[in-house]
Order: sequence, then C-alpha cells, then structure tokens
Amino acid sequence: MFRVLVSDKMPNEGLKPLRESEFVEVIQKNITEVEDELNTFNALLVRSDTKVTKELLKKMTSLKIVGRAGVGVDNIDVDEATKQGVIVINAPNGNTISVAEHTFAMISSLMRHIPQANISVKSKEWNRTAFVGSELYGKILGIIGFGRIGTEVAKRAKAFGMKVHVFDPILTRERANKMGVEMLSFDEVLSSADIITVHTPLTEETKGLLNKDTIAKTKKGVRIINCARGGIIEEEALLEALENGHVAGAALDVFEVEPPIHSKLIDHPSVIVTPHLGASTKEAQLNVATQISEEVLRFVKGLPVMSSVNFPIIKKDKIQEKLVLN
Ligand SMILES: NC(=O)C1=CN([C@@H]2O[C@H](COP(=O)(O)OP(=O)(O)OC[C@H]3O[C@@H](n4cnc5c(N)ncnc54)[C@H](O)[C@@H]3O)[C@@H](O)[C@H]2O)C=CC1
Ligand SMILES: O=C(O)C(=O)COP(=O)(O)O
Repeated sequence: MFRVLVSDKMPNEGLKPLRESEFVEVIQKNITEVEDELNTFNALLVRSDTKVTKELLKKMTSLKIVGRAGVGVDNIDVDEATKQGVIVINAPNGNTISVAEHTFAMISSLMRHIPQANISVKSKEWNRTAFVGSELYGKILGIIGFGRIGTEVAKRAKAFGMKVHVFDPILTRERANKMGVEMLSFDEVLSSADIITVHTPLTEETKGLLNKDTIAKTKKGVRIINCARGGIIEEEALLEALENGHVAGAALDVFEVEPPIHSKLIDHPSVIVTPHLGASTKEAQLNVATQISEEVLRFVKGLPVMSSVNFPIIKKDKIQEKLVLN
C-alpha cells in the first residue's frame, strides 16, 4: 500500500480520489501523533501549519512526494526534498479567487474602519464621526506581484473604479495593456499608490521587500495590505511607519511568526488582522485538496505530475527509482 499522511486540516471530500484508490491508505494525523512511524509514509500532504523541515524529511525515509494543498511552499525545505529525490507539488490555482476576494474584503474593511466600528457598536457605542472612511473610487492600487492572485485583485479593483499600478519583473507591456493596468517600476508603484498590496511568494529576494527604506518611498498616508506571506513586509519597519503617521493603516492576513502573539503590530489601532484566512473557504479547500489528491494519485499510477515545483531538478532516474511501489 502507498501510505499517505495528511498532517494538516483538509476536507474529506477533497481526499476522495485517494481514499477510493485500492492502492492507497490515507492517514489523517498530526506529525506529533505519528512520530514512531514517520519512516513508513510514502506521501505527505500539508497546508501551511506543518513545517516540512530538513529534520522531518530525514526521518521520513520512505517519502516519495510532498503535496502542498495550496500555493506557497515556503514551509517546505524544497532544496532538501530535491536532494533526497522527493517530489514537491502544489495546487497553484485552487485558492486564487478566495485570496483575491479576501484581499478585497481587507482593503474595503481598512478604508471604512469596519472591524473597529463593529467592535464599537457591539460595545454599545454609537460613534459616527470616529469612523469616517475614504472611497476606493479613483484611488490608485499598487500591486506588487502580478501573478494569479495579483491579477484577480486588479480585476476587482477596476470594478470599483480604481486605477491599478503594477510591478512584476516578468510582466510584459502587452499583458498589462490587455488587463488595463499600468506597468511601472517598483519605485514608481511605491511612490504613486494610495494602497499597496503584495502578492509575491516569500523567497530570499522578496523577504523584506517592504522595509524602512522602501516604505520611506511611499506616499504619506499610504495603506498597506499583506495577504501573501509574513516577512515580505518587515513588521518592525511597518510598525514604525504607522507610529510616525507615514502609513495610515495596514491590513494583514499573514505574519513573520504565526500566530503573531508577540507582534506589537496587532495592537495598533489602525491595523486590521485575520489569522491567515486567505485560502480558508469551502470552495478553495475543496479545490486544493482535490487537485493535490489527483496529482498524488497520478504519481502512484506512474503518470507524470503536472504541478511539481522541483521536478526538473530531480534527476529522472532518481524518480524512477522512487516510483517503484513497496
Ligand atoms: N493568505 C493566504 O492564505 C494565501 C497566500 N498566498 C501567497 O500568495 C502568493 C502568490 O500567489 P499566486 O498569485 O498564486 O502566485 P503566482 O506564482 O501566480 O504569482 C506570483 C507573482 O509574483 C511575482 N514576483 C516574484 N518575485 C517578485 C518580486 N520581487 N517583485 C514583484 N513580483 C514578484 C512573480 O513573477 C509572479 O508573477 C503565494 O506564493 C503565497 O505565498 C497564496 C494563497 C493563499
Ligand atoms: O496557499 C497558500 O499559499 C496559503 O497560504 C494558504 O495557507 P493554508 O493552506 O490556508 O494554511
């Protein structure tokens, strides 16, 4: 049997392709619950909670494939997996719409102080002057990272009558024109936008993309959104800019350390937060779990996987060797 450990929360229905296979056994448990049998699993399915470290990979000696039911693979030591000949796959488009919608909910909430006003009314206050907001219409949304999610955010911004300024190193002018957005340099987006939202992966290159120096290049009164990954924006620099009034507000779904219990940012009155909920919809979770299950099943059947993030790097013979089922 091909043993699949599902160590983060995923809907049963999404795991159906694997559960219904006669060649596969699915075990849904936390890593801590299966410490003694880690060497028996052939596949590991995770979201962002499980940290697939070098240490964990070394213990999982029968592992052939890691499936990320989502997009970001920054919680997986992909280099180590590659060295060990373990394929890493993700579900690149299953949660795009959910994250774009959440980003837009955060932008709207931030501009109209909805979370703060909600708390106020529930505390039996009726304060209509403290929560005067700003319209989105006519404002400039700066999008850093114009991939799947950034593109969907842009479509929604345009529907609200916003202008969209975009920086992405792989964006072409042709595509920008087609999408009705303005393609600019990183610095130009920083200096022109009323609201900046980041949608890049977290990599060595994007870590601290918004820092003390780059935040200083933004407009006074700018609002900053992060529904991508903690660490893309340096939290200390953001807090300082909020405290000195340069940044008027921030909406954060993700944090350098999750949960952010020691982050002073969460106590700032102009910061609104959610607990990494971007992909947490019924639809997205069903999509990503189904996609990843179907991919793992393809792998079990010896068919090529389509969404590997490290496949070309692993030598083909190493995969063939791993493909032989126990
Ligand atoms: N909050 C949440 O629950 C979720 C967060 N995410 C995060 O969102 C990220 C983006 O997701 P997708 O749009 O699906 O990925 P994608 O791969 O479609 O797009 C990422 C874009 O970022 C661009 N990029 C890379 N480096 C850049 C840089 N230095 N400056 C500007 N652009 C750069 C790439 O060229 C690419 O176009 C994921 O990597 C993940 O970390 C994704 C899903 C859920
Ligand atoms: O897909 C992603 O990159 C996400 O951040 C979603 O994370 P989650 O699966 O909800 O823990």
